[in-house]
Amino acid sequence: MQRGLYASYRLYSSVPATAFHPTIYALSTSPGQRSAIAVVRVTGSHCKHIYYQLTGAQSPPVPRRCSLRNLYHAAGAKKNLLDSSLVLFFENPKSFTGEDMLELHLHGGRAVIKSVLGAIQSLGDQKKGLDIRYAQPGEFSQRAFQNGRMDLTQAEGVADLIDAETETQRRSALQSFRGQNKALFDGWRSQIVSGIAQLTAIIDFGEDAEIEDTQAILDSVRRNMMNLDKEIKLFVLKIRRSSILQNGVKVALLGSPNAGKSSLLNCITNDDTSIVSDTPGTTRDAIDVPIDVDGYKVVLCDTAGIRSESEDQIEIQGIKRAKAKGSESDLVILVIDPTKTPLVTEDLQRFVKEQIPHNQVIIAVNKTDLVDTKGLKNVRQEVYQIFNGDFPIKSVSCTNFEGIENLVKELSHVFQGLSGTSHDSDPLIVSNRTEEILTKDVMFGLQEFLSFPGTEDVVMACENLAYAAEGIGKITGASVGVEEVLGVVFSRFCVGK
Ligand SMILES: Nc1nc2c(ncn2[C@@H]2O[C@H](COP(=O)(O)OP(=O)(O)OP(=O)(O)O)[C@@H](O)[C@H]2O)c(=O)[nH]1
Repeated sequence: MQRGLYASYRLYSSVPATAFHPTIYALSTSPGQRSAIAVVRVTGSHCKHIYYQLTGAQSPPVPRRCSLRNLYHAAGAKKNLLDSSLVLFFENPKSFTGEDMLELHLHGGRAVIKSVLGAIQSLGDQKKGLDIRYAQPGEFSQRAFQNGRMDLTQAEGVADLIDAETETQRRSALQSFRGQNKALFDGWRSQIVSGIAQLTAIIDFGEDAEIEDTQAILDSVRRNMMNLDKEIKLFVLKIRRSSILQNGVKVALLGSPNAGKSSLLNCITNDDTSIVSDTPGTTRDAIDVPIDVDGYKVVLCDTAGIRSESEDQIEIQGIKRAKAKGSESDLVILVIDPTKTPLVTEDLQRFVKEQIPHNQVIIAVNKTDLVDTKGLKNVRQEVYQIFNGDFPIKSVSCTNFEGIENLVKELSHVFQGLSGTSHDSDPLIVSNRTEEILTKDVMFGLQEFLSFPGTEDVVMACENLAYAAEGIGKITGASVGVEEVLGVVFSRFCVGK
């Protein structure tokens, strides 16, 4: 029964494009760590040979069925038991790589992993045509691409999914991985190709066609390409806004010495990352702490307290750097101590008003546990007047955590605005490679086409559209220059993926 099933699989299986490439293997789970389970993956034409040799089985593995098998290293006549492991076989082309694949779910001890990897390595023998070697980074995904199991945007999505640190990054990577970007790019390509086809008709039948017909076709192609150009420009704009999510939103904590900047950083990160002390000037330099705030990657920077009267050279340097951090960050949280007069020094007021663009500041009135309701109201009013109501004001206490949740909500709201995302709409993260081809090839080709005025040079118009279409082909890997991009795309991967 099982053999019959196996036979039917064989009947319909095709030969993968990479059939003559070496069979590769790798530890796909984290190396160098003890774990309950470690997965070794093997892909290529010699998977079954490896299966027979390791398990001593006489019959072929049933595709897609897990079975518990003893694994042996056959040294001479003696069989050495290495592990008892779950074995899973995928037959080409229905596997991640499109080749035969074998997965060994081993016990995760280092010695077990080492012995099984060693046993697989020993099965390689080039003289007998058994080309078996350890995989290079990204080689499994590269095989998947070469066998048409995924396009380059999906492959890049796999790498992004593995690298994703926050919820928003995960959502965006999943979008690429599931082929949504590919579908969009393919749609754009068909529109351009359809434009080329119509222009080609003008070239082929030009002399027989009426001038008005020719103009009507040109106008229609032009209109379509103008709409497409707009759509791609919007897409690129969204990519640029979303890239803030990939690198992390830069947030700087600024304020007078002792206002509670380090305490606020600790409250937001929920640990004791920064040194808190009641000696003013404790933070001498800017400290970057990467954190996850409500699903957004944030690089929060604690800076030296800003005051004008310091003569300490180290502190002066720290203040300079704090100001530089404030100017280059995406958002500043200005921390104010309500028990101090003045609430905001003139130096700090000038700096915030002149050096930081308006919409990028949140004011946090800290230490609310030290003032009563009326006092806090007066402080908030004064701060409002100082900054002409330009910035949102939040009241917090780092001692009893009051208002922190509210502040985090406000931060999340600002991050949504900065990245052009919301919890309902996914961010758009694509590789630098894709963004570059979109702007340098696709948008360039469309612009050149659109700047061409009339019927004079239809051949040139076709060339420009072909340039744009080729660009999209380069992005998905469906077109020329694939070899040249393979290295760029797959070098980002880890071994075993
Ligand atoms: N009562 C009260 N004290 C606080 C609060 N936040 C911070 N403090 C105290 O204020 C003092 C200064 O806090 P830090 O967080 O070190 O202030 P900073 O702004 O980082 O100080 P510098 O590094 O010197 O610029 C410490 O003694 C904190 O315990 C608060 O909300 N309430």
